[in-house]
Amino acid sequence: MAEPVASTEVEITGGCKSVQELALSSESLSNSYIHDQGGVGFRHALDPSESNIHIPVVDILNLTSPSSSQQELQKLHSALSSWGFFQVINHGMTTLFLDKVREVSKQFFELPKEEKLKCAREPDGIEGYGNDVIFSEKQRLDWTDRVYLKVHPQDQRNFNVWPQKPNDFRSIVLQYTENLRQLNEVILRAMAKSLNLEEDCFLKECGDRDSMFIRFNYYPPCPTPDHVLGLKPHADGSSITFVLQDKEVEGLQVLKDNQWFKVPIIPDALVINVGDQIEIMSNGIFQSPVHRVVTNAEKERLTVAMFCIPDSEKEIKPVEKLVNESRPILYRPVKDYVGIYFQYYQQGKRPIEASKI
Ligand SMILES: O=C(O)CCC(=O)C(=O)O
Ligand SMILES: [Fe+2]
Repeated sequence: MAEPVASTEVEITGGCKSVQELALSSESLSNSYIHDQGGVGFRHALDPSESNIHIPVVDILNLTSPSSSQQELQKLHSALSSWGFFQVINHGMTTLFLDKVREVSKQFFELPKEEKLKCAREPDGIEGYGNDVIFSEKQRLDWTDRVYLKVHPQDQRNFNVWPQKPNDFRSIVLQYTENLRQLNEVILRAMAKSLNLEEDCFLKECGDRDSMFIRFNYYPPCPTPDHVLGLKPHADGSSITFVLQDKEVEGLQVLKDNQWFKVPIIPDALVINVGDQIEIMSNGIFQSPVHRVVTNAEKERLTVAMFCIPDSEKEIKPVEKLVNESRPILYRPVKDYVGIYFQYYQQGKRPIEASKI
């Protein structure tokens, strides 16, 4: 999720090692990465296919076709109220294009350090190449390096911090952003319809100056995967998040009824999850799920997350039609939710708790 300005930071530029370098070094791992609850079983999660519980797959063609949309809307509604997670297929992007998105990310992380540092995050900035922002000594660090960029609105793109290499990085990211912008609109409309709201209800609630941030996550192999996490348990502060998973290496897990489930790889599908701001707007009908990323000792894993963020000037609150006697209002109105998000996250707390009545 979006990263606010921090007082102290692990800066790759400041002599600290990237996770990619730590993975290759023979030094023993700093305690900051080690979780107290680690040990055998730490990474365990149920495989939905084996447990007969499935993370729903929504077909965009069915969702938008008059003959099948009702059934697909119901599937979407049930996915969002039970899991807060689903995968979409038939979203219009080809295998070739999605492979390109994965490829430019992989090529960037394979560049020599000096080249990657050309777009290193500034000490007081949030965009660029870097690893965890440190808020406190107690904080557990995530086993990941990232490139984080604001890709929308157009006039807020800061190309100075965008990778210059590979050469097609910029054009691929811009095309991907455009595609996900359209898909975001389709999904937000469908979500509203599935709740019998005006189709553009959530789009309006997100405001005219909504934004999008992309995050390229690189998780190197980890020498002690039973003690370290790629990403700590968290829920996203977005309206919704899209994740393009690695094609071969699993790692994403979602918490449901106090049980971790693996999010299976469907190569051309996009994973979508509800973020806290839609949980608030839907008055808790749609769930912003807690999820985490586990590491493994053998293989690197690369993913691309896109966070859709409502206008920070706009007050986010439960939609009136979803508040009634049987479902009283559950959340206070909030503004600039992302502003408070990261500090809570790094302390291992859920920011949505601050907004619950
Ligand atoms: O890398 C993944 O699979 C998930 C990424 C994620 O949850 C995030 O970036 O917030
Ligand atoms: Fe996430």
